[in-house]
Amino acid sequence: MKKGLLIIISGPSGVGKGTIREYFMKDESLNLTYSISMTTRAPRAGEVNNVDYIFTDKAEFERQIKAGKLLEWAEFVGNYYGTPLEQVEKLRNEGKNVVLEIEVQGATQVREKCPDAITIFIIPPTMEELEKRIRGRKSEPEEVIQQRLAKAALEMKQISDYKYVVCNDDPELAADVIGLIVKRNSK
Ligand SMILES: Nc1ncnc2c1ncn2[C@@H]1O[C@H](COP(=O)(O)OP(=O)(O)OP(=O)(O)O)[C@@H](O)[C@H]1O
Ligand SMILES: Nc1nc2c(ncn2[C@@H]2O[C@H](COP(=O)(O)O)[C@@H](O)[C@H]2O)c(=O)[nH]1
Repeated sequence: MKKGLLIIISGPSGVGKGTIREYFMKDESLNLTYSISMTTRAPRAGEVNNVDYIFTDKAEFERQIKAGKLLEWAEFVGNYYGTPLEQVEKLRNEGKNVVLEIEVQGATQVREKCPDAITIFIIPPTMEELEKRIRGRKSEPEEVIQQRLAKAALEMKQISDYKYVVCNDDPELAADVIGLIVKRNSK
């Protein structure tokens, strides 16, 4: 069986990666599966353990790092985020195309370990619109919003590390473009 693709969706916090994902994951012809990340961040209202994230504590996360169980990991605005390696390998070996939705430090690590990964960077129409989206989500206090915005400006500088850049103005259109990228790379 042909091994599934590894698809990295990255871009600044609040750009709409999760929103776009909800659209393109519905297209069964793309044969996609989402890699659930592990994080030490507290769940937001409505987030479910083992669905949105595997929520854990710092000690357990550090054990996972030490045991080599993460494909990549990063510290982002005071919390750890990482991709469990075993699940990604298992799914790819079953022929599924695996989607990672991760920030830029993690994407760099995956690119080094898996040079054939498909890398897609999502950008906002403007930085003002990005700020509007982060604020509109109402999920973080002002201090964290400021940290995420500062981080976003740095993350945008890494745009040229990615093979594909997709602007999220209309999320359905952005999802269609990602679907096309997956189809082209599945041939
Ligand atoms: N094209 C769009 N136009 C307007 N609002 C959008 C668009 N895409 C997403 N949003 C809104 O922006 C906010 C952030 O979106 P979302 O949570 O999907 O971003 P994200 O990139 O996954 O964030 P994070 O990386 O922090 O998890 C949400 O409130 C979402 O509804
Ligand atoms: N390097 C990784 N980054 C990840 C992972 N899972 C999510 N993320 C990214 O972290 C930021 C913040 O996420 P939030 O849910 O707190 O808003 C965002 O850019 C995510 O895409 C991961 O496994 N590794």
